[in-house]
Amino acid sequence: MTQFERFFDPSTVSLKICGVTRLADAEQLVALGVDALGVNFWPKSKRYLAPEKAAWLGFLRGKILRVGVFVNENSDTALRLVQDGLLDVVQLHGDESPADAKPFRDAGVPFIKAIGIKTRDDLALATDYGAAGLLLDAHAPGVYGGTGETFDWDVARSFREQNPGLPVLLAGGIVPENAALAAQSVSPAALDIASGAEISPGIKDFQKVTALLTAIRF
Ligand SMILES: O=C(O)c1ccccc1N[C@@H]1O[C@H](COP(=O)(O)O)[C@@H](O)[C@H]1O
Repeated sequence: MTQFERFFDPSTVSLKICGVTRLADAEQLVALGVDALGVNFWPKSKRYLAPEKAAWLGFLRGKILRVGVFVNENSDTALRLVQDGLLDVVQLHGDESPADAKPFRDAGVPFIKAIGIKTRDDLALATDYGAAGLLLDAHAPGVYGGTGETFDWDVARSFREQNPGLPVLLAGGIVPENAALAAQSVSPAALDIASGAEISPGIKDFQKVTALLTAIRF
């Protein structure tokens, strides 16, 4: 199984640590055995990294799945970072429609679509994207993600059960203390964590990362 297939495999829970801003932190995540890292290219994020400062992602090729987070961004930047060998997967974490994802489908670039959940109705278009995985997060108007807020995990569990062919990633307010419950309640392909694994925005906390790994590998 490739690194990519393992990450999206629904039979085990993988870990993605999001909002990484420094190579040294990324290397530590690799050493700990984290499956994927996210780098946030949304300029308003507290964890923003400018694309021109992301060349270090090239050193991590093959060592960890590298995911770029974008919010309502023109597809050109994301596609260029993939073509330059700096990203493996694109994460669309804004109000993108299935049509907005067409450039990624056409280019054969794997992408995750994030959906902020208020009610089950927010999932009406979820299967129209052609995404490699669906990331379910708390609804966060204006800030889109990284809030540390949870949502009703029953919605995620029932969506996963009804869509066995579509890997579900769970995000929103996951911390070491609730990670095992999140993994057991939803059985997602992966947990995705930003604020629950950091000392301050963009600076990762490796004690928390270790505790998260222990919690999901029960
Ligand atoms: O982390 C951010 O700042 C962010 C900003 C805009 C969109 C997505 C963002 N991060 C994603 O948010 C979720 C959950 O974060 P948290 O664990 O609740 O803090 C996660 O999917 C990140 O990839």
